Amino acid sequence: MTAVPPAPHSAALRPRIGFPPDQTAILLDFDGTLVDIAPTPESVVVPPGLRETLLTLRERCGGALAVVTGRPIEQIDHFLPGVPTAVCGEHGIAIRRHPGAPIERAPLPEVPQAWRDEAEKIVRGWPGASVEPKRAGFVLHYRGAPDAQEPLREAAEGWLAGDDSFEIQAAKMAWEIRPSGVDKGHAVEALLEQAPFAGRKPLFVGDDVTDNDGIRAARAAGGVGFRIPDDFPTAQAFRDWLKHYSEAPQWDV
Ligand SMILES: O=P(O)(O)OC[C@H]1O[C@H](O[C@H]2O[C@H](CO)[C@@H](O)[C@H](O)[C@H]2O)[C@H](O)[C@@H](O)[C@@H]1O
Repeated sequence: MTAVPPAPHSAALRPRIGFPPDQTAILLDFDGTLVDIAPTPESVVVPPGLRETLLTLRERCGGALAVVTGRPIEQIDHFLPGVPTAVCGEHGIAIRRHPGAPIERAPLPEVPQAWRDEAEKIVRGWPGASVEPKRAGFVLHYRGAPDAQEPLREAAEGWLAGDDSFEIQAAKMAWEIRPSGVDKGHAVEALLEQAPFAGRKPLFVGDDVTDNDGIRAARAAGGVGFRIPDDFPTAQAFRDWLKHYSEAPQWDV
């Protein structure tokens, strides 16, 4: 995954994207974008007012509001119940296009149980580190045990040696073991194929290397991709912009 350049609007205090919500498909990352990074995955806090901002946006964009996340879909249901129309989970491995719709899952290999067992065993030796299980892989978190970064990476490289059906994805203070060939760019393309997202200009915003694929896909589809901190200094600055975008008159976007 290579770096993407900042959006051309980033010099402005309030980037203008030039098209209002009723022409936009709004596709947003979760951790580090809609919520601030927290010590553990469970401890993130949904900021006051975010839910209202997103519901206003969903109304204004004809329902074309999605969360595109590395987390399982169920976790977005927990933190933002009833808010996004669509959720793409586990970096696009799972897509639910509408609330209550069946979850579309890419046909992917199962991560070997032996890797999961070994991962649990290794993190027990690093207090503060943890394993986050996912349906199609798992995450080795070391935010609470920074010295575990290299030992965990070496363990993951050992599991994957000679097996190209999985890859190690560097994340924020974490290594993710996930099936090869799935990324947020594919998720963005899949969403844009169907209503209510089809025919709109995509706006994708994220903060992590895994978001670069989503940013590229949005730009390739004639839309805008923003990256925190390149285009907004902080997630809070982005959320302030998003609130403005949700309320602004057509001529002020
Ligand atoms: O695609 P995202 O919505 O940005 O999700 C990416 C990963 O986010 C979570 O981990 C990260 O955020 C945690 C909470 O702030 C933090 O404690 C951790 O260090 C970060 O790596 C989540 O746990 C992962 O499953 C997501 O893939």
